[in-house]
Amino acid sequence: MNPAILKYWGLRGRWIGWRNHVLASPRFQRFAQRCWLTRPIARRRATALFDLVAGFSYSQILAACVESGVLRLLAERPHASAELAVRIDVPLAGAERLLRAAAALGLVEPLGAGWALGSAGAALLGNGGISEMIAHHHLLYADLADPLGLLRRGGGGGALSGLWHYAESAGQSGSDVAAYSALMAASQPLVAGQAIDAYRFDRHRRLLDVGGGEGAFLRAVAARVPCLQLGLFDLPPVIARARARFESMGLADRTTFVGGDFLRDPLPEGYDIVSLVRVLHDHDDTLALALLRAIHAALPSGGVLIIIEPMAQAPGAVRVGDAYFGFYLLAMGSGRPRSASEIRAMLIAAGFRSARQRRTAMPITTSLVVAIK
Ligand SMILES: C[S@@+](CC[C@H](N)C(=O)[O-])C[C@H]1O[C@@H](n2cnc3c(N)ncnc32)[C@H](O)[C@@H]1O
Repeated sequence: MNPAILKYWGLRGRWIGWRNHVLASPRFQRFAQRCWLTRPIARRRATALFDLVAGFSYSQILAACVESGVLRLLAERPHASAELAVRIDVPLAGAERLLRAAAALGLVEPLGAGWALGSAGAALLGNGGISEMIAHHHLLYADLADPLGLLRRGGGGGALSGLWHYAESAGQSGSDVAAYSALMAASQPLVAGQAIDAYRFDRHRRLLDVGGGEGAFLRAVAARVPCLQLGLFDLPPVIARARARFESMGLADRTTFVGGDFLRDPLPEGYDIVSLVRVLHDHDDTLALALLRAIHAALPSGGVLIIIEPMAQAPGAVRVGDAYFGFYLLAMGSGRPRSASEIRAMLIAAGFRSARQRRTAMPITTSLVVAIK
C-alpha cells in the first residue's frame, strides 16, 4: 500500500489493509480450509459470505412459502408432498423442490414421508406482521433490481414509493391509504410490545400518537394502561379509518381523533406525552427537525416525546437499520435510518432539555429514545 495512504489512515488502516490482503489470498484460503484449527472459522465465514450472495434467492423461496400458504397448511398438521402439491396448486416436482429449499432455510422440516412446519416457519407465523412485510416486498425488490440506478437518482420514483405516495398528496387516495395503513397496523405488534416493556406509560395521563396510523400502537398501550387518555393525529383519511376501528372496539370515547398534516397544521396541545412510532425515519432531516420542533411547541414544560423505530447503528441489529431500512427508505424516496445519538442531537437542536436512549429486548424491530421538554 502507498505509504502516504497508510500515513493518512493510521494504524487501523494499516491493519485492515494487511488483514484483507491475507484473507483474499488463495494460498491463505487453502491453508485455512485444510488446517483443523481454522477450518470451522473458514466454513462459517464462507457460509456467511454465500448467504450475502444468495440472499435474494432465499427471500424469494420465503415469498413462495408465504404466498402459497404452505406454512399455514403445515401449521395445521404435517402433510405428504403430494397432498401439499394439490393444496398449493404446484406440480409435485415443483412442490418438492420448494419444500426442500424451505427445509434448508429452517422454514419446514422433513417428517417421515412428509413435511412438518420448521422452527423458523413457526416463529414467522407467530408474528403476523412478518408475513405482511414479505407479501409487500415484491414492490421493494422491483425497485432494488437496479440498486445503483436507485442510488444515483436519489431514491423513490418506483413501486414502493407508490404505496406511500398518499402521504405526499395529504392522503387523497383512499385505496393507497387502506393498503399502507393495513400493512403498518399488521406489523405494529412487533414494535408496540417492545416499547411498552421498555417504558412506563402509566406515569402519564394523556398520550398523543403522532402519525399513529390506524391506532394499533395506541390500542396496545391502552390495553396495558387502562386509565390513559388517548389522542391520535394522522392525515384525515387515515383518521377516518382509525375512528371506525376504535368505535367498533368500544375505545372511541377514550380517544380524541385529530386529522391534519403535521408538516403544516399545529399539533393538538394538552398531552403530557407524545409518541412518534416509525415516523421520524420516513422524513428527510429538514422535515424531521421541523416535526420535532412542532412537537416541542405542543408539549407542556416537563412533557415527554418518545421516539420508537428501528435505528441505525443499533448494537446487534446494524443490518436491519443500516442495510435493510437504509435501502427500504431509499426506495420509498424519503427519510433515512438514524442512530440513537443522531436522534438525540436532533432532539436537543429542537429544544428538548434531555434525550436518552432506553434499552429494548429486540433492537432488530425497535429502538427507543425518550426526550424531556
Ligand atoms: C410509517 S407509518 C407509521 C404508522 C404507525 N405509527 C405505525 O408505526 O404503525 C407513518 C404514518 O405517518 C402518517 N403521515 C405521513 N405524513 C404525514 C403528515 N404529513 N401528517 C400526518 N401524518 C402523516 C402516515 O399516514 C402513516 O400513518
